[in-house]
Amino acid sequence: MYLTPEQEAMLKGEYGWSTAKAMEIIVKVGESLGAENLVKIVHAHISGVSFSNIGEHGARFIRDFYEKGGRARVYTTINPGCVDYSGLQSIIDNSLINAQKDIDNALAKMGFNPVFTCIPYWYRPPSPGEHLAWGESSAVIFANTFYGGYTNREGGPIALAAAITGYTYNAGLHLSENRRATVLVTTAPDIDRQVIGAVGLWIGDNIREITVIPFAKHLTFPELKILLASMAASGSHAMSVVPGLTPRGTYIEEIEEKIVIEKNDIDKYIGDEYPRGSSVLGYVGCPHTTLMELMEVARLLERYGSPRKGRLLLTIPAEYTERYRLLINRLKSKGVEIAAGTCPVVSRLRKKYDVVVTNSGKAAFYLRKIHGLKVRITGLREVIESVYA
Ligand SMILES: C[C@@](O)(CCOP(=O)(O)O)CC(=O)O
Repeated sequence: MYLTPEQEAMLKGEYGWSTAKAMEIIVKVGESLGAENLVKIVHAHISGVSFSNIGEHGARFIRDFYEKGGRARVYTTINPGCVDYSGLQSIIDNSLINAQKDIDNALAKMGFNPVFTCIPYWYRPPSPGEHLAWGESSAVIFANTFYGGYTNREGGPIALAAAITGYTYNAGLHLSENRRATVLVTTAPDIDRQVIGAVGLWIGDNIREITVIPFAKHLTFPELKILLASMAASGSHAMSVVPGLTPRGTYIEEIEEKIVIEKNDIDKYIGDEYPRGSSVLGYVGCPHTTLMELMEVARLLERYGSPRKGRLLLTIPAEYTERYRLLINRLKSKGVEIAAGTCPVVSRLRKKYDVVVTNSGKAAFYLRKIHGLKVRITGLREVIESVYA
């Protein structure tokens, strides 16, 4: 692999142990993928930071990089951890708080931005053609598809190494010729946008290639977020093309196959109806809610009093609790549980509910798989109704 004199110096240890180790990781992975050189990145997003996922070995790996001098060379954001720092909720189990704090302190001291969110594009929207090194599959697919950023779907250690060196290997979706969409996917007219998360799970499960999804042009920003995150959760998708949305010049469209998704294809992803009288955990915020979604939830809640059949959980970026305090208080006054900087995919729940009702295909995928919960996918309004009406 060709390395510039600066990259060679990093590898030789002239910038310290952490930079050398980080460079070694990137070069080794790059070589195994046939990369001919490295590419400069403008934004790293570090996943693999939740103690409940990475455990003590993972935490040690991160602390080592910090203690031996690793510092951010580019703008870097951090994915959610497994605890809620807001103190505004009783759903997420905070018993791992000290272990998570150790990780978060090391990350913050390395100069990474402690947003603790899976929507890093909310903090720095990528420009078309910019190279990034992002972990967190939902963010990766959103960056490539909506913003035309260039990022592979990185694991936590590579994103960390890229943050410390400012480079990643030049392969995969960093190369224009690999950004080739070949499968055109359409949806039958009777499929409701409320279950767009289930559509995403079907695509992830059944298609390997990069897709063109014209129907996604009619979705709202939150719905697109949910669709793409679901595709990336049940499959290995890192990019899709939405004609009219995906920036031109960031992809090649060469359709080789056409697929129509029928209504009955997605039934099993939506989940079963649940009996009346079930205790319900309504969940919104996978990927994390943006300000507009919070406002929409507050608006939908106006006609209701307190929760009647369970609880409603919202998960938001860490700093929202301070920044949007009045709005958060309004939601709290309706009995909404709000967790900041975390989510049920990377944490543990305190209590078991009969069913989780959510608009998120990704949350449904992981809550079924990791927590063995019964989950039903539906629209935002219906999630709220399932708890409050
Ligand atoms: C499921 C997922 O969102 C969990 C994130 O956890 P972690 O940041 O990898 O610990 C990872 C992903 O989808 O890339």
